[in-house]
Amino acid sequence: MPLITLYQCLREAEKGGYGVGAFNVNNMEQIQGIMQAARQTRSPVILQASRGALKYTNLTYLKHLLQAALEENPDIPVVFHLDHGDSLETVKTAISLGFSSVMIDGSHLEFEQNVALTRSVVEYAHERGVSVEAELGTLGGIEEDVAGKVKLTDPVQAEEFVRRTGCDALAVAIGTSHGAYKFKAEPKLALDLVPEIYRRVRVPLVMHGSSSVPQELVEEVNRYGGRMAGSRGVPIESIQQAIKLGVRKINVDTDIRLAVTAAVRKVFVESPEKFDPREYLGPAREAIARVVASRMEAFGAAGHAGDYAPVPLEEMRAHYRQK
Ligand SMILES: O=C(CO)COP(=O)(O)O
Ligand SMILES: O=C[C@H](O)COP(=O)(O)O
Ligand SMILES: [Zn+2]
Ligand SMILES: [Zn+2]
Repeated sequence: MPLITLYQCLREAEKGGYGVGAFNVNNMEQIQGIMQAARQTRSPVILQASRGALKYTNLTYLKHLLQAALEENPDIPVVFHLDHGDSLETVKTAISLGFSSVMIDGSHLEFEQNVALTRSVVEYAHERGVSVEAELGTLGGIEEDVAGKVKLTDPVQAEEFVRRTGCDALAVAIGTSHGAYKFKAEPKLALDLVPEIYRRVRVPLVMHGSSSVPQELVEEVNRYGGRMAGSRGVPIESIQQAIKLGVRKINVDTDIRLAVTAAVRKVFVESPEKFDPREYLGPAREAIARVVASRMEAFGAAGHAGDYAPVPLEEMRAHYRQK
């Protein structure tokens, strides 16, 4: 199987009532670890690359590593997705590498500029059968919103945004943020916004900044010489609740970073004589597979890989042309 689009993936997830994890990739071990988890749990999966990832991998390596993931996993439906695209140029680059989905993040622009940028990307991508995720609102904690620093997604504005742009999925700001330090105290999300937004936009919703920052991984990092005091993530139960309310794509990067760092630090401290990279990157890859598999189970995607009859990009292109 098959490369599938985000459109197909999230519609299928909607039918099944589950969420699909979107995991960030930058190198071979990350891609292998995530695909291992997808195989073990029989889950559909979204592999996403940020602009930083495109730069780090110099494009050609990324393109071929992603192709290898498809070739090696014929039974797993996979989406290749651009994470936080900033311009039509970046979108074009990702599509030229074979991505089936792109995010255009105009969330930091004025509403009208966000609509215009997103609309231009939708026109370009849909003409090629490629799906588009857009974003409205800015990530950050509820407290910061009260202080006026972030802007939670406004349901009425979201309705207009989706209608005018024609995007396939919408990333919403409900109190999550990127990284390992999401909340100063107890985690607080504006989950009540989710059903209201979903009812109005009628496209699958996306939750960025959804790492759970497992305390056992943080403790392991710290035990082996790291310094990550005060890190806090989104509780798994909150994500599960969000999935029930209409969130279908859940972005996870930080948890993978933590798994890698804990595993590598452990080998360095426990076996200082080791200097073969395979002896620490191998355990890192295993640690990625573990954390990703547990997310796939928790989001309810496990066991659903076989549900998909892949719709090729040409067919998606025809679908968009009829609209
Ligand atoms: O949203 C993300 C990527 O777009 C990742 O979020 P985390 O930092 O919570 O893993
Ligand atoms: O949203 C951010 C992702 O975690 C990717 O991070 P990055 O831009 O450092 O690659
Ligand atoms: Zn953003
Ligand atoms: Zn993000």
